This record gives sequence, C-alpha cells and structure tokens, in this order.
Amino acid sequence: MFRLENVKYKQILHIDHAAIPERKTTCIIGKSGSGKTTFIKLLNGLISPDAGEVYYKGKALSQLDLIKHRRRVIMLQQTPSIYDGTIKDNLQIGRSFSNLDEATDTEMKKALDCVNLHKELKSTANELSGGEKQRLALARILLLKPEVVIMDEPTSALDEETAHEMMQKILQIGKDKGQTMIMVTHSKEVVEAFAESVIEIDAGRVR
Ligand SMILES: Nc1ncnc2c1ncn2[C@@H]1O[C@H](COP(=O)(O)OP(=O)(O)OP(=O)(O)O)[C@@H](O)[C@H]1O
Repeated sequence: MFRLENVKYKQILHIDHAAIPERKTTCIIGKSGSGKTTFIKLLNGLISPDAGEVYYKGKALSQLDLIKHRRRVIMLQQTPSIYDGTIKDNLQIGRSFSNLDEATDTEMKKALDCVNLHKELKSTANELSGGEKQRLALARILLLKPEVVIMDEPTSALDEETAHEMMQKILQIGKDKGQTMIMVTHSKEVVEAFAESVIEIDAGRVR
C-alpha cells in the first residue's frame, strides 16, 4: 500500500526501501529518536522527502493532492489536538474536516464506549486527563472512514490493561472496515499481540 524508495529526509532518515502492506496491522518500532515519527509523517505527507519518493497505491505522493490524501490516510499524533469546546464538538470537528455529515449522538456514544471514555457528550474536552484526551482523539478517528489509520504511540498515556483492551477493539474495528493500520509503539506486548508486519528503524535506517 505504501512503498518508499531511496528516501532521504534531512540527516534524520535514509530509507533505501520499505513497504507497508494493505489491510494489515504494521508496527513501527525502534529506539527513542531513531526516526519513527518522522517516518510516519512522510506517509501522510505532513513532510516531504528531500530525495526519493513515497508511493501510495502505486502513486507518488509528490503528484497527489495532499489535503485529499490526508483524509484517506489519517494520523493520530503523539499529543492529540483537542479543541476548546465539548467532547461532542471535538468529535464533530473530525467529521467536518473529512467532509462527512454530522455524527448522531448514538454514533458518538458508541465511539466513546469503544475507547472506554464514559463521559457526557456535553463535558468540556480540555478538562479531560491526558489519557482521556488520547482516547477522545481515538474515538474521533472511529467516526471517520479513512483507508489508513496511523497512530503514534496511541496508548502511551494509558495503563497496560486499558491499553491492551483498547488496542484490541480499535484494531478489530479497523479490520472490520478493511482499513490498513500503522502504529508506532514501544511495547513488545503490542507487537507480539497485534503486529502482522514490523518495520524497525535504527538511527534513521530500516533494519
Ligand atoms: N524538524 C526537525 N528538524 C530537525 N531535527 C528533527 C526534526 N524533527 C525531529 N528531529 C530529530 O530527528 C530525530 C528523529 O526524531 P523522531 O521524532 O522521528 O524520533 P522517534 O523515533 O519518533 O522518537 P520517540 O520514540 O522519542 O518519539 C531526533 O533526533 C529528533 O531530534
């Protein structure tokens, strides 16, 4: 689904070749500072390589409309963006960015349930804890229909048990929708339990 050929980005990444399969869960692993976040930013076009090319379904990203690309390839950043307003506002804003109709209250409550966030839709989003904000951002993604979901350490602010349970649900939902899931993780347990493909980055290179 993704292919990187001779990609260079600053002094940070030098990728001769890497590929990510469609409709599978791929984990990106590697030490802190090795270039994992930079790697996934290249995939959704948040940054562009200085040399080489990233291909999505055989098309060079440099030739694609990146705004449209980012609706198909959604990225959940390490520190999620939470906007002023209620939980409901924060869920709807994702829908509107993706040009989708508003979600119903029932759909929103179901998404919150999936990520074990048991709060009222009218609660103020910025009063949530760090882990709760992370789960709200995940729920926002559950209400969208991307082809690819990229997550940067999605459960770093959660305890192990909650993290595992939630990942299981999110990845299952992704599979049911036929989505490709890509996830940066430091957790060996997550890799063992969920990875169908693994890319290890070591000092900016794929091992
Ligand atoms: N815009 C930038 N300009 C220059 N250097 C950068 C930039 N962004 C990141 N870096 C550096 O590139 C290296 C890789 O960063 P990156 O965030 O991709 O690592 P990471 O593997 O995701 O780390 P972590 O696991 O700690 O999140 C780091 O040394 C970082 O300081």
